[in-house]
Amino acid sequence: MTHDGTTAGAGSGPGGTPPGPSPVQPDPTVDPVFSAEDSAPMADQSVSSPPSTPADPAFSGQPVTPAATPVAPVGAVDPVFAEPTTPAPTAAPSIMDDGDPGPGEPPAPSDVTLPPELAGAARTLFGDRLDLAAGYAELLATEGVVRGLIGPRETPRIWERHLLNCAAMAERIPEGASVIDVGSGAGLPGLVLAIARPDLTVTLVEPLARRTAFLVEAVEQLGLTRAVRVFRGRAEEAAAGTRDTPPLSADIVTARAVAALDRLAAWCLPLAVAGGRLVALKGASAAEEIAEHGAAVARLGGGEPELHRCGVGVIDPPATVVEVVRERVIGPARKKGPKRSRGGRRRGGRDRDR
Ligand SMILES: C[S@@+](CC[C@H](N)C(=O)[O-])C[C@H]1O[C@@H](n2cnc3c(N)ncnc32)[C@H](O)[C@@H]1O
Repeated sequence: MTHDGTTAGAGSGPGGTPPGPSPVQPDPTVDPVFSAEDSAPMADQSVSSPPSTPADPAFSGQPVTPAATPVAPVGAVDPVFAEPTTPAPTAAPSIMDDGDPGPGEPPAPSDVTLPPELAGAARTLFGDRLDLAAGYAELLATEGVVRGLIGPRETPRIWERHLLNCAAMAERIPEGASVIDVGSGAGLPGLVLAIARPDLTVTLVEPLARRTAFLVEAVEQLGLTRAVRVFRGRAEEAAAGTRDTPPLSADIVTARAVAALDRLAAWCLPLAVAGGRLVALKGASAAEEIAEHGAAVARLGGGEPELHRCGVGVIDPPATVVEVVRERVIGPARKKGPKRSRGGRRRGGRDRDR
């Protein structure tokens, strides 16, 4: 397996509208999926509780071979990476500290049926995991809406704008790769990739408590606890490691609708193993982003950003992905100070004149 870290970031930057195969053009001023909460301060970014297991080979910073070291169950084993399962937001004020709008309504019947015209694409992309994808779509359309993670108007197009274009990214990810999905939100694209590709081990990195609570429950309900875990915190914290967890890294780092390419590279490249790749799902502005941020990406140790179309002949339009290889490992920037001689004296200073 090659070690490449791909970050898939779709959308036009922070809070941008995720791109998708829908012929319906998104409103450029609104992010219909993640609205009010995205502008909330990230008061809950820290890792929530200490680990119950001291060492976790799946998170040692080394590439993971899924068959040999299945990822531990989320929530049950390592609370550092997953919040305790909470049945409903109303019962757990501790997960509502990120601007939760208030008690949710009970899940209503959803309008998330796979449209017949997309059935072929869905079968191609999800194969025999199509039922699992349908289960996730249902969760998004019910609990996701109730908890304010998904706009209600988004439910009829969950398949075309979200599940299918995220699943299309899978073709850029090598067999058996470890994946870190930065800024997963409600699980896009990380959870979709884990559904479409049972060979992957996926870590969902998300700082907001209400979202990680949803992610943990979704992972449990979908039976993905061996392949997926949730890290509550920012990408920078995941890369640096916390008091309780070693630095995380993976072959591929994905992202969608998280940030513009320069900031995305700063957050995501440190999470990729050397030679790994950031795979970011991007929108129509992908080429301009590459032109604008290519130099910044290089300064961060990234190679030349490459643009790829995914799902050609399967979804229309295909998904646009920007990839950056982590070519060089760049350390933290050092502060410039006055030059000193080996003896610790300032060059050209008073001592020299004596
Ligand atoms: C617009 S949402 C996109 C969510 C999801 N990727 C999608 O496409 O639907 C951006 C997400 O990135 C998360 N985020 C912002 N800054 C982050 C950082 N430094 N590290 C990790 N996640 C971050 C936010 O909490 C939010 O959930």
